[in-house]
Amino acid sequence: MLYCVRMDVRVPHDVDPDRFAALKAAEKARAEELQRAGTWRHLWRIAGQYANISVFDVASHDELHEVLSTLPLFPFMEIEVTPLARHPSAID
Ligand SMILES: O=C(O)CC1=CCC(=O)O1
Repeated sequence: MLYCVRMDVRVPHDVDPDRFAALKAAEKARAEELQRAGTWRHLWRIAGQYANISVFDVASHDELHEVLSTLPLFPFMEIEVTPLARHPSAID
């Protein structure tokens, strides 16, 4: 099942910069791992915003929730999920 996921990163003003840098590095490593596994199919920056549009390929809502809620930056993100269905005019 495919899901379009928008993640907006909200950095608290009082966050320790070293802690946030470590979380970003951990997020990058996890994102790369999930991309290599084929779970995180697309990862695009929304131009001009600290936000991304991603496509996840998972078996269920529960698996998506598990993947998203264990991301290192999850506590600092607002997340919007859109389930994707096949368009009848899609040729691939
Ligand atoms: O920077 C972001 O949009 C949040 C994020 C997702 C994967 C990653 O490495 O950073």
